Amino acid sequence: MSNRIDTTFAQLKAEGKSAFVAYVCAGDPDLPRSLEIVRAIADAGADVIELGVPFSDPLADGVVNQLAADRALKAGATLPKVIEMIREFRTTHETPIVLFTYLNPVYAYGFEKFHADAAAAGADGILALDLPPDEQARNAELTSQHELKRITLIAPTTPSERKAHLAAQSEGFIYALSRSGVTGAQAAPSAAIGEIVAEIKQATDTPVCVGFGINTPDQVAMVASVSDGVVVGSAIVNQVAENADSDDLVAKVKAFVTPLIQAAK
Ligand SMILES: O=P(O)(O)OC[C@@H](O)[C@@H](O)c1c[nH]c2ccccc12
Repeated sequence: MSNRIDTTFAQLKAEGKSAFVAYVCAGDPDLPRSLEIVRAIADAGADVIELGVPFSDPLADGVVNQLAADRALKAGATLPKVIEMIREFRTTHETPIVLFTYLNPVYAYGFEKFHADAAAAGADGILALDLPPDEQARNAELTSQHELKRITLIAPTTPSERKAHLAAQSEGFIYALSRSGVTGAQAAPSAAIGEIVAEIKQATDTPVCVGFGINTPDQVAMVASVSDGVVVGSAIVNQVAENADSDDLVAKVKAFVTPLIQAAK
């Protein structure tokens, strides 16, 4: 069976378009509305959904994503419920899902069971954010056994040799960070992004998406012009935060992402 991530990127490539990858925290502001938000973002035309598993100590996340994880945890989100949310999403949508997670909730759930259940529910890829090197082989075994793509994160501070090694082993797409630091909008994307992408592309044919600090349609268009896809997280999550008490939450998030998605095309 072909993987939804590969199919999506092949199609975009044939059309000469870049992907729009939307990050949201699963269960924010609560599980039912989070599912509706993900469906609305998919309906707006997002190519890939990055679904974050909320965790109490999200060390790579800036304040916007930290607060989202807090809201989700307070509203009762757990990894089993996030997996259930994916299963429900799959009854209506085919948009690829990458499950983004810190390892702690995965260990608590069971490493092997996590891969099996995530795949069975309809996840297409996994990004395990803090996977230590000695667990990588086991993770790779499990992802290939369950036909999940292992998404690779490459930072600008990753040494060139290691970049090439990671790129050569990558699956689905590579997530290139536009800068070091944590998620969120501290600074506009730098002009060096084109060079970062070009360097990675020397080592692989796997599509390269760029994220961190991309917030506006202009920034999306700029990054899309030098990459295969653009990831936006905090800007969308911030809309969830600002409208969490509104009856129009889902519509507001959809209206916010629509021009961002169009800018990637
Ligand atoms: O929030 P930003 O700056 O738009 O960047 C995307 C980011 O939020 C999302 O991809 C993400 C959420 N948590 C992460 C942890 C590490 C790397 C990336 C992420």
